[in-house]
Amino acid sequence: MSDEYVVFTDKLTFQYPDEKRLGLSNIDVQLKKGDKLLLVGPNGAGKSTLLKILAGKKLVRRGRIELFGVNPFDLRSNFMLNDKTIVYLGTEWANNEITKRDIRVDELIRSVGGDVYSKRRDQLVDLLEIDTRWRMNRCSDGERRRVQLCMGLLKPFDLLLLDEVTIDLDVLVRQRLLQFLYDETDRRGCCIIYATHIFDGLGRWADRVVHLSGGEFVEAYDRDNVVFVDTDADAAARRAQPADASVAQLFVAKVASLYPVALQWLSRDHVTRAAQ
Ligand SMILES: Nc1ncnc2c1ncn2[C@@H]1O[C@H](COP(=O)(O)OP(=O)(O)OP(=O)(O)O)[C@@H](O)[C@H]1O
Repeated sequence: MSDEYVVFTDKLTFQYPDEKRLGLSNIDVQLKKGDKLLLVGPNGAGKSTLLKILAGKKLVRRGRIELFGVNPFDLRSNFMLNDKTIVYLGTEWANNEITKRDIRVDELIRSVGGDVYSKRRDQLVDLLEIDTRWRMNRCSDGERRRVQLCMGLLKPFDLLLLDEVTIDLDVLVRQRLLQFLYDETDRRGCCIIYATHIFDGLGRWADRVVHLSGGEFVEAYDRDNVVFVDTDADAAARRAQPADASVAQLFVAKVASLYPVALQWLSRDHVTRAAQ
């Protein structure tokens, strides 16, 4: 066992029952304290499958898996994980019917320990711009998601498995959430694995970005090896140059995106709303 790693998998392989094809094949993940891993891949690549396995929702029999140095599926030793907070926020969690009931937001947050983590609750309510007087059955999708995120992130996590649950958030709230998560890993040494299809604001967020396809890791780059250049042509030219570094680099063109504009407009809206 190696407690040097928060997450360690070696040739992790998974097959859904009655499926011929492997859901995941030979997956190697090594995450140390404070690391953030970004999973990139098409629909059906296996991102959710991997996150659910790490969350203990699916049993793996092939390959090695350790969380905080312990095999989570070994009943003799998994009590050692009791003092670790592993949080999985995915689709099933987001579809929880309780958050659609006619209940006030402050009551709901209190029911999951809001008063115990009052400082963190206030920080999350603030950054997610939640009005605690809202009633859940009258919330918009994005407002409901903000309350859910507040509830899900209330207890300080050691490992967060985030399966695209930011889709309903506006760009400003999403950017603040990403910053909050970045600061958390920086300050507390906790880890995050994030699977998403939205890459705005993530250019320098993750320590490592992995391309997952057909249940396999196709390629992976550390943040320092992702190089942003001005245009697609520049990126192609850099790729064509003989590699002088011992490690492979990934050249990415800066994209024409309205993201900075939307961020600016929504920041202005935020100031206007706060003044009302
Ligand atoms: N319960 C299941 N039984 C059988 N096959 C499944 C099951 N759940 C998922 N799969 C299959 O496993 C593969 C990976 O699915 P997974 O949900 O992990 O993909 P994903 O990368 O998260 O995709 P998306 O971007 O669409 O969320 C898919 O081919 C999917 O059909």
